[in-house]
Amino acid sequence: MHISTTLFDAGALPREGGTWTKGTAPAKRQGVSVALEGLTKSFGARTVLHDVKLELNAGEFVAVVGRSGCGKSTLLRAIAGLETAEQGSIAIGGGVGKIAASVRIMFQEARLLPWKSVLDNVAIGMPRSLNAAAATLATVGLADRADDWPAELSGGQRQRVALARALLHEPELLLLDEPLGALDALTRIEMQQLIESLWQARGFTAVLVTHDVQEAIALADRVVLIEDGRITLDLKVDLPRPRARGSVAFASLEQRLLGHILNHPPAPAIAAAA
Ligand SMILES: Nc1ncnc2c1ncn2[C@@H]1O[C@H](COP(=O)(O)OP(=O)(O)OP(=O)(O)O)[C@@H](O)[C@H]1O
Repeated sequence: MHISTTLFDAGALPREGGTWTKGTAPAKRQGVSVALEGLTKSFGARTVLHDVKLELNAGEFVAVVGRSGCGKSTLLRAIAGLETAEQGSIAIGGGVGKIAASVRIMFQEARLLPWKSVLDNVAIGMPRSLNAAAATLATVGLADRADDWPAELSGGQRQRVALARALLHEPELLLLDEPLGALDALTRIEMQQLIESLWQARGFTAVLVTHDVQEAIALADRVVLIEDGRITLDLKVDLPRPRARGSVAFASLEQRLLGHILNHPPAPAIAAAA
């Protein structure tokens, strides 16, 4: 299988060289298209992704939902190049086999280095970009916490730092693996609004894995449902932004999606594994 991407794993040095630009004011840039074709991934005898085909348009926000253990994170990790699929192809920002895009991934845990200041955590991998790191920290609302240690921050603030660290690399594709899952309800909604506004301002393509159907509808242009390693629904969210969570249209879409998930019980093998 082929992956055409340059990956920056959150909290780590770039694995394959970089494509960022220096400066304090990132120019708005388009996201990249992503095309998965025939993606199949197994762990031992267990196949967790079956012949997955998925196309994302440049700048699109796609949410991936589904029951625990259905393969959401594996799909995201495969796009990031953190898992190798035995069959299929992943093309990011151009032809298969070509390094063409900057990709960042955010996890449920912020994965900050406790012995580095907040600012130095944002600037990991880009130590000569402290001015840009400070400016990015300001865009996530933490300008006054630059000199603090990660341990002095709340969980939501740590995720803001992780977001700033990802944004400093001006990603064209941002992969979000349940990054708000550990936050309280109010902080979670504030973070959703922050992610949405940054996505609108910067234009990157976003893929969000989430258990939260409401979060998916609040943020995504499309919601993709995975069941037993297969995409079984690809639902366009045709609601104006910002999404009005209390509206009839929002609630009816939420009910429709939940109904779809609940009416499709997991296969016994997956149920046992989850
Ligand atoms: N490294 C691994 N080794 C073996 N099996 C794995 C590995 N990673 C994932 N799996 C299995 O693959 C299946 C899909 O896991 P995955 O983490 O993608 O599910 P998920 O939909 O993200 O679940 P959750 O919502 O609970 O995070 C599960 O059965 C899991 O046990």
